[in-house]
Amino acid sequence: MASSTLHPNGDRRPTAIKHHTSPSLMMNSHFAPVGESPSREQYEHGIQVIDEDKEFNQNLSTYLNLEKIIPVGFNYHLISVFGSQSTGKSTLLNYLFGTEFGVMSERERRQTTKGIWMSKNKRDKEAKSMAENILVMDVEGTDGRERGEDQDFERKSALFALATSEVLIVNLWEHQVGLYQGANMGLLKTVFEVNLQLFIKDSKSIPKSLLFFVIRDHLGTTPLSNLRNTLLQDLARIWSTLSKPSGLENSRIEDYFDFAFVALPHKILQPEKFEEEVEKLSTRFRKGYNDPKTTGLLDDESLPVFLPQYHRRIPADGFSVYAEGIWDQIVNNKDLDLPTQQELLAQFRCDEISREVLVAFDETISPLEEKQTHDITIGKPTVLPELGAAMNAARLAVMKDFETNASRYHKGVYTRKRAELESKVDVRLKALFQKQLHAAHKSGVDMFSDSVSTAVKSGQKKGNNYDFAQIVESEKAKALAKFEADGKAVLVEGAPWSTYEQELVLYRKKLEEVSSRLRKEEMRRLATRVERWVRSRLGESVGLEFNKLGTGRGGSGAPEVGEKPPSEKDLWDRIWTVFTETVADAEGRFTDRARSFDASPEEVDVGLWRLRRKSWGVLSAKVDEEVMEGNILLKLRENFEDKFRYDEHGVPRIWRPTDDIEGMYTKARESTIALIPLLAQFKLARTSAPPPLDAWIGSPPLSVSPADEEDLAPIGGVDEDEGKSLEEEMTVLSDYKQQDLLVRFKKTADGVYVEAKRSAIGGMTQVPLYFYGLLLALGWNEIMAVLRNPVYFILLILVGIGAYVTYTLNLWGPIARMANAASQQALEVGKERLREFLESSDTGRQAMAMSGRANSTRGRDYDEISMEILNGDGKKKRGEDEDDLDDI
Ligand SMILES: Nc1nc2c(ncn2[C@@H]2O[C@H](COP(=O)(O)OP(=O)(O)OP(=O)(O)O)[C@@H](O)[C@H]2O)c(=O)[nH]1
Repeated sequence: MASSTLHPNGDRRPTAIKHHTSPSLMMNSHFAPVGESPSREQYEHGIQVIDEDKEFNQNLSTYLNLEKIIPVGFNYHLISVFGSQSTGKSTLLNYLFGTEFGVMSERERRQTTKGIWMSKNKRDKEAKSMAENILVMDVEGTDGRERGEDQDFERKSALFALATSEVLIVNLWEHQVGLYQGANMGLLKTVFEVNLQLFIKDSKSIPKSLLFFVIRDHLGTTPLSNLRNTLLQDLARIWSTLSKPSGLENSRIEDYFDFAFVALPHKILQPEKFEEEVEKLSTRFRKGYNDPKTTGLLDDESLPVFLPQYHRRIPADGFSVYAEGIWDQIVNNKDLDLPTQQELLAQFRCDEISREVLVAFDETISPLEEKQTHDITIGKPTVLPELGAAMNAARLAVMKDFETNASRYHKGVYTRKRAELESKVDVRLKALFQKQLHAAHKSGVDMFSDSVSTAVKSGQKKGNNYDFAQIVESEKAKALAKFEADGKAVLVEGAPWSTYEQELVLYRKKLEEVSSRLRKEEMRRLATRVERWVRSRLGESVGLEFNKLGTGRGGSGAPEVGEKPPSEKDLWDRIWTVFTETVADAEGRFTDRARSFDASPEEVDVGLWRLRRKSWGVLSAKVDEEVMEGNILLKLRENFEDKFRYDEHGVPRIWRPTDDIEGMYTKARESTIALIPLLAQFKLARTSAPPPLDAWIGSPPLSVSPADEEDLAPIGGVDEDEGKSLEEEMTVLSDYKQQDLLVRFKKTADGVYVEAKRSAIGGMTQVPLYFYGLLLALGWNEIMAVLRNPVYFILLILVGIGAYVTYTLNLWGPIARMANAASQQALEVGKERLREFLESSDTGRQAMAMSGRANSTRGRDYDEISMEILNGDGKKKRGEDEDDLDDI
């Protein structure tokens, strides 16, 4: 029985199939052993398949390749000849097939054919007929004196010939017919026995063989029919004596063999007739299968010899392996089990073919795999163009090549090996396929994100004139279309795993995630713009409300006629109203814009909640800025001055000594001082309570995420964790600051009071009239001296004219300007320096305000400068914020 062992490379190969030269595929021709260059001359007489020492020739496949047999598949025939030694076997074959087997010289009468030789039919080469692919085996003759009693080789060679050949020519002399030993009947008995055992596992699969009896030196005295009958009777007798395996007891010899008989004239005595008959016989070997059903006795000279049922179905490219395996089994006296041998051969060859076809597949696929791996390693998976086409072509080619070469082998093995190859190929293709989809996924998502960002940026450059939702939708559609195109392009025909539906679902989901992230970013940008707008609006309106503090009565900021002067007591009410109205306006704008992004109601709620909290922060900061030490002191001073230095009609007071300066001072001062506690706490006058900040902000929406909260400042009374009450949140000035402010204000007010007092006294100290009379009386002599002296008089007149001209032509101005130019220039330089300093820092403005108010004369310049700067800044900022307003 044939067995199999696991080859080191993982392949199962028949134990019988040892080191041999690979027959390889029909397209390859690398059979020649290393260092040996096969040539036709070398095989002029054919190849000795098995030598006299029973060694199998490893170059058989090389020979078959040289003779171009390897690629013919099943399109070849094998015929063997055996019979007694020196019965003209080689001579017959050489005549029939143009072979050049060694022929014994007439005189020596010794064995020439040793072992088993094989040669390809050399006739009809040009005709390219089917006969061209006939392989002929010349088997060492039996009964030879060289081997003596040792009949082992002839039995083994007969068995080998039977296992491989379609037709067995039994060569015998006419006079041997009827003799048991001479007609090789003993040998034939063995052949029949072995034939039964060859296919014992599956008796139905036993292929028929043709036993072609060639009777040599037929003299014609005994008709061929008689000789045939004698032989047939002998064969039937042998068959009946065979011990048949169970189940085959009633089998007939005709079930397994067809017979043909031909007689040839004596070659020496009737050479021409001999050649004529041989030529006639040779045509039978070159005929096609006109009637494949032909069976039984093939004596009709017109009938072909090679019938399909005789073919052993061993593909030509596997023949040498098969033959070697068979011989190995025979020579080692193992049970020869041809079906198993054929299965093993099929496994071996299928594996070999599989490896061969994978070489071309590797050449196409490996570079693609390497490229993918490299791209993934450097973190840039790319969609490989033409990958789909390459994969389809490679898969198709590998399977087709395999099918072409392996489908001739055992069907079951072929099907199994084909599936194995397919799964091997598909594992690699699937990996490529999935990595390609992964690359398409990643690059698609990146591209989507980039193109949305680019479109948004270009929209921003064009004045925020863009529709975010529309950009996202159009880019998403593009990204999906691209993914589908990439997926379709990489589909592998016939591969059940080749579908991208699942990946498309994941891709779509990822795009949704990215869209949501981009929308969130866009919402943040929107929120930032809205917050800036709120800051700008609150900066103006809250600043205005605080400025009104300085216009409590009259002054430049006095209310218009008919307008009710603003009450200082409801300052916070007005601020709260302005604040809530501004934020409500901003909320409306935010909501409208966010809806256009396709933002969910939850996302809008979160955005609004954040906006309210941030807006409160803006208001707090603005209030803090307004009540900053210098600012609030200035406001209080202005409030006080308006009350003290202007009357109820807004007309500046000219202080006279008779005025009740002290009374008015005390009244104005007390009235202003009363503002300090009012300013200290953000409290609504109508409710005498802080504004309902917690209710106004509202509780955080359920959908708020930690990321939404991380940049939010805590608010007292709203955030419980803050540990600060609403009262504390609403405290604008601490007690300490109030005290400090009070002291500073009083000092400022005192300064104003002293100035007023001095002004009142200054109005009283005029030059008395008698002083002028006294001057005239005491200077009389000097006046007269000037009038009487002509030189003095003329000088006086000239001075008078000069003074008059100067006065009438207003020449004093230019002179004075020239005088002042230098000092003005110095002042401008000083202003410029101060401007630079103030512009460079926020605290500069505070410093300006504080130092400006402390210095009454030069403070005017600083005030002007600071106002200029603030106005300049304000204009710039207002410009930006107006842009934001448009964006929103
Ligand atoms: N009488 C006769 N002699 C023949 C015939 N054919 C060949 N011979 C001669 O028989 C001798 C042996 O011929 P081979 O062809 O070498 O015989 P063989 O059977 O191949 O011999 P081995 O290979 O040694 O077994 C040669 O001298 C041939 O000339 C034939 O038809 N009749």
